[in-house]
Amino acid sequence: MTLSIEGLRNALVGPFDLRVEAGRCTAIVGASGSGKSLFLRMVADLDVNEGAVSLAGDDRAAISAPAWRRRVGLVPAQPGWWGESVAEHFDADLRTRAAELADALRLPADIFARQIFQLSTGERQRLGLIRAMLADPDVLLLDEPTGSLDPEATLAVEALLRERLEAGVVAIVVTHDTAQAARLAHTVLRMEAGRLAPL
Ligand SMILES: Nc1ncnc2c1ncn2[C@@H]1O[C@H](COP(=O)(O)OP(=O)(O)OP(=O)(O)O)[C@@H](O)[C@H]1O
Repeated sequence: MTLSIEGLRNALVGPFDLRVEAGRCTAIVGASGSGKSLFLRMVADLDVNEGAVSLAGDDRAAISAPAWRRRVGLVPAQPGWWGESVAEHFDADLRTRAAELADALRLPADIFARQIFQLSTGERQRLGLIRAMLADPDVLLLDEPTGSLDPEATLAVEALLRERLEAGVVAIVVTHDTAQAARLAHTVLRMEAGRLAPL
């Protein structure tokens, strides 16, 4: 399974051309405001865009937006929450798996009994990642997934991502941490003024 991006652009950024094979991670570093988050949102089809994107040969244009987003999971730097409690954001059927992932990511055992407003930024970030992983997407687009985390939790997130890569997931990770990019990624690219270039 390959994620293929050709001529992806909007009025602000691009065009982008990129291929990421199954089990491979591409990291994107670059200055604040250079277009990294916009790029991920365009791949997830959450922002206006032109160009061709396909997954395992399936053209995104032939797939409904909700179906595409089930296969391509975006975890924003600040995940959104629509309810007050943590629990209501997690399907009851998947609670056991969610608890396993929470444990792997060093989250407190009672995290699912809390209210969203009680959570730290790093707890929200990890729960956002768990939400995306529970949907079992073929592609993970992670926007600064460890930006608010301590070193131990950062390594736990990286270990989980490696596990998903071994299972054949495609990953694109935006990070300001060049050491993390070197640890995780098979390819590291730099975003500069809305264009991707080799590091
Ligand atoms: N909907 C929008 N309309 C107009 N400008 C936008 C929009 N979304 C983003 N921008 C601008 O596009 C540029 C790229 O934004 P983006 O969020 O992709 O940056 P980034 O590289 O992810 O930065 P950071 O590292 O700070 O998160 C910024 O100048 C931003 O202000």
